[in-house]
Amino acid sequence: MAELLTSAQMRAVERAAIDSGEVSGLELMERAGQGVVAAIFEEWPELALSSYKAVVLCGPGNNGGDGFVIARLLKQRGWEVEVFLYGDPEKLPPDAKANYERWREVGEVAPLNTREFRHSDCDVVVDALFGTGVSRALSGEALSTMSQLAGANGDRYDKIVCVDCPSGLCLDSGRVLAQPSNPALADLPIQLNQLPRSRYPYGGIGFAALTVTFDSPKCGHFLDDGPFLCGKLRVVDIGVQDFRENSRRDILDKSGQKTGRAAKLVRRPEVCLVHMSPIVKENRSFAQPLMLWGKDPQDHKYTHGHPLILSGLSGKTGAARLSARAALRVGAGLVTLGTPHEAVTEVAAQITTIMLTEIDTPEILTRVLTDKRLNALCIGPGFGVERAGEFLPYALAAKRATVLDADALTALSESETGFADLHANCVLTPHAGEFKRLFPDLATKLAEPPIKGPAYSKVDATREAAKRAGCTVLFKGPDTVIASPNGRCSINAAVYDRAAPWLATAGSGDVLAGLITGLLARGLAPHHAAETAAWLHVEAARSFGPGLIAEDLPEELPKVFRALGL
Ligand SMILES: NC(=O)C1=CN([C@@H]2O[C@H](COP(=O)(O)OP(=O)(O)OC[C@H]3O[C@@H](n4cnc5c(N)ncnc54)[C@H](OP(=O)(O)O)[C@@H]3O)[C@@H](O)[C@H]2O)[C@@H](O)CC1
Ligand SMILES: Nc1ncnc2c1ncn2[C@@H]1O[C@H](COP(=O)(O)OP(=O)(O)O)[C@@H](O)[C@H]1O
Ligand SMILES: [K+]
Repeated sequence: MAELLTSAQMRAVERAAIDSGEVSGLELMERAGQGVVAAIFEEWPELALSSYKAVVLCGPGNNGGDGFVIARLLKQRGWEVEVFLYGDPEKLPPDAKANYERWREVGEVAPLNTREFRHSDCDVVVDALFGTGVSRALSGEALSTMSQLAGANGDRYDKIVCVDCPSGLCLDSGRVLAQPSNPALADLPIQLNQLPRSRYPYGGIGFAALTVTFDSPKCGHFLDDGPFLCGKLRVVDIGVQDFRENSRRDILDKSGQKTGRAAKLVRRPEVCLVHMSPIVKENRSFAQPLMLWGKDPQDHKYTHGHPLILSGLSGKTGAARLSARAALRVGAGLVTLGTPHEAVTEVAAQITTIMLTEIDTPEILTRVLTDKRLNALCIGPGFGVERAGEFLPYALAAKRATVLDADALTALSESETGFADLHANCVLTPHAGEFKRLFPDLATKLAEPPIKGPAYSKVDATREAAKRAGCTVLFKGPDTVIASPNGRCSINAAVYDRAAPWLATAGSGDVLAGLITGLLARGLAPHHAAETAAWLHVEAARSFGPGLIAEDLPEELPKVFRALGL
C-alpha cells in the first residue's frame, strides 16, 4: 500500500532532507524540474522528436521555482519558452529566486497577465503557480488565468501539465480553495471547481492532462475533485525517501527528545492508499497467500467462518441475497440468510448453496446467535428502517463482528441510544447520504466552501466519525475512505487507471457489505476486512467492465483471485 502524505508531512520530509546537509533545497528543486520534464516526454514521446513551444506559469513560491527549472530545461532542448510570473520577483523564496535568475540569463519573464497569456499559442502549458503552499483561494490574475485555462481546456490547451497539482487545489482534501462571494468570479469563464463532470462520465480528464508530483502522492490527488482535475498522476522520485523513513524512525526511537513541528507532523497517523492487493503483497512468497487466503486441505467449512446475513421482508430480499452471495464468494465457509417467515418462499426459491433460517423477531435473532459458529453478522440491506430499529439493539448485544449498512445506518441515526451500543468489531458503511444522517455536523463541515487550506477533507471527516462511533467507518464513493478509532486510515481510490464508474449501480453497496461480512467471518480484523473488501469490489468491477450489474460482482471474484495467483 502506498503511503499518502499531507502537504505538511511533505514539507517536513523536505526539511529533514535539507537539515541533514546531504541535499540542498536547490538540488531538490532541480530534481523536481527534471522529473517534470522527463514525465512530459514519457507521456508524449513525440514531443522529444522536435522543438515545440511551452508557456510556463510561475507563482510566488517554490512551485514557481520548479517552473523556472522546467523552462530552462525545455529551452536547453531547443524549445521556445514563454514565462509568466505571478508575483514580485524580489519576494521569491531563495531557491526559486536563484532559478528565476538562472532563467533570466536565457529568457524573459513577463508579469502574469491573462490577456497576454490568452494570445500566446503553445503546445504545452506548465502550471507552476501554486503547489502544496496554497493557503487561500486564488485571486487576481492567478484566478483569471486558471479560469481561462479551465474554460478553454480541451479546445486550445490539450496538454496542461501541473507541477504538484492544479493550482488552487488543496492537496490535503482534493478540494479547490474558493471564495464563494468573490464578485470577480462573475466575469470569468469558469472556475476549476465548476467544471462539469458530466462531460467526463468515465473518470476522464477534467482539467490537466498530466500532474507530476514529488516523492509520494498526496491525499488530495485521490480525494474529491483531485483525480478529476489532475487528469493523470505521475510521482517522480527526488531522492528523499530515506529521510521520510528515517525521520519517522528517529521520532519513534527518540520520542520525547526530538521535538518540534516536523517531528509532530511526520508522526501523525498516516493515510495509506489501498492500491495493490492487500491480500497478496508485492514480494509475496507462495506460502503467504495460502496462509492469508487459500484454504488448507485440512480445513473444514467452519474454519472459514459462518456469517449470518439478515434479510428484509418479501419484495425486499434481493439486497440481502446479494450480500450473502458476496460473503460466500469471498470465501466464508457457509452463509445463512436470516429470513422473516413471510419471505421464506421468496428467498428459498432463489438460493441454492446459501442456507436459510427463519428469523421473525429480535428475540429469535438472539436465540439463533447462541450458536457461536455464527461469527459475523450483516444487518441493513433491504431490511426496512423500522425493523432495523427493532433488531439493532439485539444484533449489537450479540457482540459479533457486525456490518451495519443501508437501513441499519438510518435506524442507527434515529436511535435514542446513538452510538452507545456499537463496539469495536462493527463496521459502518455509509454512502454520503447516510453519512450525513449519522454525522450531520461532520457532513456540514465537509460541505462548507473550502476557503482556507488545508481544507477539511473526507479523511478528516471519516477519522472523526470512526472515533465518535468507536468502530471502523467506510465512507463510500469513488474515493472510499476507511478509518478506525485508532486513527488508522486508508483510501480505496477507484480513480485514474483504476476508475470503475460502473460500480454506481443499484445493489453494488449490498455486495460490498457482504464482502466485508464474509471477510470478518474469515477472521480479518474490521479495518483490514473493510480495506480488502473495498479493494476486491473495485477489482471485480474493473474485471467485468461496463454493463456490470450488482449480481455480476460476486461472480467475477474467482477471476480476480485467479489473477492474483491464488
Ligand atoms: N516539498 C518538497 O520536497 C519539494 C517541493 N518543491 C516544490 O515546492 C512547492 C511548495 O512550495 P511553497 O511551499 O513555496 O508553496 P507554493 O505552492 O509555491 O506557494 C506558496 C506561496 O504562495 C503564496 N500563496 C498561497 N496561496 C496564495 C493565494 N491564494 N494567492 C496568492 N498567494 C498565495 C504563499 O504566500 P502566503 O500564504 O505566505 O501569503 C507563498 O508565497 C511544491 O508544491 C513543489 O512544487 C520542489 O521544488 C522540491 C521538493
Ligand atoms: N463513480 C464510482 N466509482 C467507483 N465506485 C463507485 C462510484 N459510485 C459509487 N461507487 C461505489 O458503489 C457502491 C454503491 O453503494 P451504495 O451507494 O450503497 O449503493 P446501493 O445502495 O445501490 O447498493 C459503493 O461501494 C461506492 O463506493
Ligand atoms: K501547480
